[in-house]
Amino acid sequence: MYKKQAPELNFTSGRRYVTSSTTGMMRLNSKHYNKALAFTIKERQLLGIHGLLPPVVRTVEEQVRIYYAQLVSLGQDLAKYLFLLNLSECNEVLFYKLLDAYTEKCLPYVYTPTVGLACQRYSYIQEFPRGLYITFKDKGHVCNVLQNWPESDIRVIVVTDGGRILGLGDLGANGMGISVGKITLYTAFGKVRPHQCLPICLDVGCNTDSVREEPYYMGLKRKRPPVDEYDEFIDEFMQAVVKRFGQNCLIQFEDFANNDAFRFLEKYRYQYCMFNDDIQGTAAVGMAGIISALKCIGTDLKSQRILFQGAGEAAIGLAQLLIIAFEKAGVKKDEALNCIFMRDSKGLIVKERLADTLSDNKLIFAKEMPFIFKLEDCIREIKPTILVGASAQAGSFTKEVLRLMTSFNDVPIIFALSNPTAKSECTAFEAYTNTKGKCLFASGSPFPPVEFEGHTRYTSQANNAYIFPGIGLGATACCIRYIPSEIFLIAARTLADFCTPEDYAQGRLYPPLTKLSCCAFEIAISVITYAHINNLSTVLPRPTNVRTFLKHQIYDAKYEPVVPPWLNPNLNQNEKIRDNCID
Ligand SMILES: NC(=O)C1=CN([C@@H]2O[C@H](COP(=O)(O)OP(=O)(O)OC[C@H]3O[C@@H](n4cnc5c(N)ncnc54)[C@H](OP(=O)(O)O)[C@@H]3O)[C@@H](O)[C@H]2O)C=CC1
Ligand SMILES: CC(=O)C(=O)O
Ligand SMILES: [Mg+2]
Repeated sequence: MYKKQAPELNFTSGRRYVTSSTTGMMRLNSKHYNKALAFTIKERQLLGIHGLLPPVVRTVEEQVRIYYAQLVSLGQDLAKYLFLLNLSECNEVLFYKLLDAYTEKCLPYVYTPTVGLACQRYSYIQEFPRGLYITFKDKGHVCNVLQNWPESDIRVIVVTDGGRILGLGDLGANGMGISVGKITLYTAFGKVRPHQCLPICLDVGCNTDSVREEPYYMGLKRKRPPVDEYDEFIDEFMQAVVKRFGQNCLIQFEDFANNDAFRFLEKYRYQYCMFNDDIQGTAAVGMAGIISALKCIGTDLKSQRILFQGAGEAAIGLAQLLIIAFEKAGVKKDEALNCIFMRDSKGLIVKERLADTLSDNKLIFAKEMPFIFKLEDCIREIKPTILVGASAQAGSFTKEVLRLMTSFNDVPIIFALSNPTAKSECTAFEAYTNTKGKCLFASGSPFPPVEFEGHTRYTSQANNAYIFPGIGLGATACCIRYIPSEIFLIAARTLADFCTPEDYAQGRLYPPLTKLSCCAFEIAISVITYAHINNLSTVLPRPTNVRTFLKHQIYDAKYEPVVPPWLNPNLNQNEKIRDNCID
């Protein structure tokens, strides 16, 4: 007999298991419980689904291999994205097992660069409830919308308002794709349990006319509200999250437009358990790359001059973290500031430009020197040792730029952080060929290895995906009160420590993507340890062994056996009798 109520969720030591009151059809149709061909014959009989599946019983490993073969047989990137999205909707365990087994192959389809394309088409993609849309029309009732989310034990929220999706600009409600992508990584690598993660899109309108006026656009067909009204809405959202999910629920701000991103970070950073991934997560991954590069060359931070192409969230975030790192290395703030140069869309940031009304974030980096517009001229004048691109201006690291960097550096350090691939300041091939293979290069989106003069150079992906899953896991595990900037420096060092001499020899500045989960785990350990030392953890009593404590909290993607009701110790006697009759 087919019972109509939703499957029961039970927790033993934090683990979700299947109760007998979940009928066979419901299990087949539920992404949490579906095992598809991995249901044993006994389980199929017990659940009343025997005959609904072909007789073969597969192991999860076989399923993973088969799904991977299907994935690679698909032609287009977007088809691969949809295939994986569909799998995540049908069979969660298999989806995460596949990601685990083929991380490097799958990541470009669930994340950058394909997630950018998916966001651009999201109005055609969104079918299942895969996250929560809270619109500006819900102002005054945000808490009610949050109540509609069927899970109550939410530990991590990734929220975007679609204001600046990767380097693709304002995509409005289509930005949901980025929250979904980041949340996927939280479970895949941070091992935060899937039902504890919630992607949110705050749809307050869209200022890109072509997106908003598109006939099938799924969001509100209005422009973004004035700042004061928007701020009231975000205040209400933050308070509603705490009311619904508690003050330890981590809120990751993702891909907000520049001014909003900085304003909300300043406003909430010590008030809520939150961080901004584009400012702080990117800072940490950039910092880790710089630490690695300096180790490779055998030099130190004090002797570097860093030039940023772009002075937005990513660039300013990294520049601010660099100041902290310089200070820790014994360099005074004023001297540290002299080592960091920024160039935005109007040229080099110099004091002369004060009439431009430079934002406070830019102002502190403004130099007492003549204004220079062209990037090439900035490089000639400044002679940077490190060049960081975070401008979403594809091709701005021209042949000339790269050759100039090589003309006065034995080993130029070049980071092209912009996403997706089509926005990268240069490709890996361009970086290596135009620096005679001398540069240390990392990019925000993946590039294939480059053959240069008989050597294979593996490009590292300098992406905040190395950082945020670990920060989130650590912060939620110890119920941190707030997340100070120093944590991002610690995360950067932890990540850099993962690199081996073999990685460096291959030109990698980060560990291979296959180590993303290990990196997240170790970053989480550093976060928890820091939180304990600095009295920011609210988990009491303090765990005596942080590793064991954390291991018990993480998600293990595996099929749970179906327990017959009469053997299920977690059901009371009446439930056992009732379930026994019904099943
Ligand atoms: N690898 C990673 O992990 C991450 C990568 N990114 C990527 O970095 C890029 C920028 O993101 P974000 O910093 O958040 O965006 P912002 O909009 O905050 O900043 C963009 C910056 O680029 C500057 N800019 C635009 N055109 C030029 C130009 N021609 N020359 C020099 N500077 C220019 C802008 O100048 P102005 O201030 O004058 O407008 C602005 O300072 C995106 O592509 C994003 O995907 C972001 C986060 C993480
Ligand atoms: C990676 C990322 O967060 C971005 O490009 O915005
Ligand atoms: Mg981002």
